[in-house]
Amino acid sequence: VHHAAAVGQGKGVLNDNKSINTDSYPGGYYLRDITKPMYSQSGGAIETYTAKNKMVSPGTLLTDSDNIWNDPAAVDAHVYAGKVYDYYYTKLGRNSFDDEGGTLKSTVHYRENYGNAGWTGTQMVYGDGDGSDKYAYLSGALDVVAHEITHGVTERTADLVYEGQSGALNESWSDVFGNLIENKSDPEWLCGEDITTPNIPGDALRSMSDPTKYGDPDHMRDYVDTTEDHGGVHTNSGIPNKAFYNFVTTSGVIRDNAAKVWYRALSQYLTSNSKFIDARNATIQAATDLFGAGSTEVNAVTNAWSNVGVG
Ligand SMILES: CCC(=O)Oc1c(C)cccc1C(=O)O
Ligand SMILES: [Zn+2]
Repeated sequence: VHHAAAVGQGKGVLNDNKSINTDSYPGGYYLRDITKPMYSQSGGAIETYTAKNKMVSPGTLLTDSDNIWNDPAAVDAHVYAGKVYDYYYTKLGRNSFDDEGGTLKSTVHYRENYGNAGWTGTQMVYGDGDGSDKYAYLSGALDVVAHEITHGVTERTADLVYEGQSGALNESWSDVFGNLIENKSDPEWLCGEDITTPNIPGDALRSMSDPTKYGDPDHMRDYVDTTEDHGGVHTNSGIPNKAFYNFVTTSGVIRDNAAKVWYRALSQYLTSNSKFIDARNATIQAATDLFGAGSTEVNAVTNAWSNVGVG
């Protein structure tokens, strides 16, 4: 079938205008981005679907007749997935979640009153929020989209078991790349701030600079032993999140180098049952590989983990 890249227009969840890479066919346009290296190498693309509030995935590939798109949740899921692809490809040399140019599929309007987002094992899904005004459409935040796609990267690399300490590492690595890819200069290093009560500033799902602001621990002594939430994976992630914050804010450490250390640790050293001490060792080894023993980065990452009581 003849495909041709086209550029559409649409508004995102925060009512912001944005250009959208689409795929034209006789009679209209698919919400499919075929402009990335993944397409020429493997036929991979970025595709965005709707579940029409059912519990189906991927659901229906979105189409439009005039390339002016009026589903903000879909617009943001699509455009933000493209930004995440570009980051992994240009900054870290990774070709999509599987490093094989695999198609990035997003499904929006997933289920009813669903205040969650997730990685299903093959694709991203985004709810519309919890029915109250606590959340906007979950795909409306770049850090959320990057968080979900990073779950896919993690699954194809360290495959950290989503339980206990390895699960908290899984969550933290997603928050870390959500922050790195969103790359805002917000002082509090918030997660999901753009979709948490969008009309009230300053609230979010989590904080990486001060996890305790949202009731999450920032030191090993406060690790939460619980059966809730797979052993507190969204809570205990505060400890490795704070370690990353410590590392990146150490003078002499730049974000792109911190990203290389965290990515190398994930893809070369962490394994499915790694614990926090293993993450400390993995990031020290990765920093040593990349910048040498005794480097600013090695000293900074060592201190970063000691500061949160790991190692
Ligand atoms: C920052 C993104 C995030 O935390 O997404 C989730 C939400 C909003 C609810 C439940 C689970 C997740 C997740 O991806 O872990
Ligand atoms: Zn997550």
